Amino acid sequence: MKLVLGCIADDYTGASDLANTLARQGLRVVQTIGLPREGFVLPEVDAVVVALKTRSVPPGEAVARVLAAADWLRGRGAAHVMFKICSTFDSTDAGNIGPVTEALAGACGAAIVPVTPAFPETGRTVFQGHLFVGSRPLHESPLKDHPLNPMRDSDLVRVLVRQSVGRVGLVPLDVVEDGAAAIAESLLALVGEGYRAAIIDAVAERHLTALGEVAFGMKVSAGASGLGLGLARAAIAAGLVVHGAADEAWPDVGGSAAIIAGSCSAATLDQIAAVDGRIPVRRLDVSRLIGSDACVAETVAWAVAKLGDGPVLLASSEAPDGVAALKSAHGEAVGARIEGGLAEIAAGLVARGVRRLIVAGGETSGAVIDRLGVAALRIGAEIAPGVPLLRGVGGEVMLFALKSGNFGGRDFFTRALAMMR
Ligand SMILES: Nc1ncnc2c1ncn2[C@@H]1O[C@H](COP(=O)(O)OP(=O)(O)O)[C@@H](O)[C@H]1O
Ligand SMILES: O=C(O)[C@@H](O)C(=O)COP(=O)(O)O
Repeated sequence: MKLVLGCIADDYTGASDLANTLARQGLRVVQTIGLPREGFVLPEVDAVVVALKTRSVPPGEAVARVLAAADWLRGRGAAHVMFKICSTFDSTDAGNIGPVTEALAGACGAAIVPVTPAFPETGRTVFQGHLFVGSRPLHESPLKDHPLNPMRDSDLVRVLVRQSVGRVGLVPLDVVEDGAAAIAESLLALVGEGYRAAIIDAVAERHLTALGEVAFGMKVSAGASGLGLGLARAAIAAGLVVHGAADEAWPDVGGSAAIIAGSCSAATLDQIAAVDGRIPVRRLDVSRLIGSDACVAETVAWAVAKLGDGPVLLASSEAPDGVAALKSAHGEAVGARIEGGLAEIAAGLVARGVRRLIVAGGETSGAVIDRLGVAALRIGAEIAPGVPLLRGVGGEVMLFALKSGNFGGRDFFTRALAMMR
């Protein structure tokens, strides 16, 4: 089996978001958790999305892990490697979008890398290189207060320049509007002028379809699910995906259901508020969670006592003021310590019979899925744009929903629970 498309995602929710987009277009796809271990049998698929937890690690570590994944994918026939980044360009001046993109270009022999976080279905659009989240520029959106990577500059060329060694150009919307040939010509001209990456404007799916046509013929691209949509359409147009991928019918897994929220994003805070009072909700004392094992045990015991009556929600999530206070009391590394605590709680719940688990937050999902030892995820029906139902491969038979902090409507948790049987 030769892969039509090889993808590497910088976090686990981002990976399932992309896998969902590819599957909705008709590709057979599996999401692996890191590089598959020895003995992992790759199912018959068109695309693999390797989920890494590299968004907030030191750049050198991110580069090494992404290059190993690219090598693995190219070894299975993937002629194009897409690096899946966040639709809100989550990164810092240290990286990791710039360093990873440049390293991938070097390893794969790409003259230039098109980069776009546009994902119009979820309100992410790029115009004149500036990213909008709904109607607001990125730096005025809730992402300005992200606990790990506050996004305070909407000019993506400027943002990527700060993370890159090579020059970063722009393919503006008027060129993209003219279609694939115009985009290709513009990229070629940028290569001639010494540019090594280019932000691509896109405000509608047709722009991403045109970009996909061009990018699919290149070695490397970087972007969010909108780019994935374009690449999938290009693969289909090239006649490389000849079957129709149907949603798999999964048998019920039963067991108890729980929600763990570590995202402090505005959408998640609202989604928690929407179920508070309707299901048992425990807002964790985060200082205790990171300071004592007792908090994990107490939280699991509290949940287990209630799970017989229905799902419960456990959250470390707080509004920006609370996050800022915690960071000033415990330092920048507090996020990783909270993730560790939430992952222990998840393991405790699974040991006590939870088989349907919703996790809100990309880094949080990474910590939980790693702790549970899940090897890969199959992609099921779409719960909300960017969030599919997932079934674990390896470990306990379980259903998951890994929700990007900012994705999903106010009723996300209720919708997800209704679909997870
Ligand atoms: N109360 C809190 N204060 C500070 N940081 C928190 C708090 N609760 C969770 N975090 C951390 O914030 C980060 C949220 O990131 P993530 O899980 O990726 O969510 P999102 O998908 O919204 O980006 C994680 O590192 C998490 O541990
Ligand atoms: O592209 C997106 O917005 C998502 O797929 C994603 O990567 C979001 O990251 P988190 O909000 O950290 O889950």
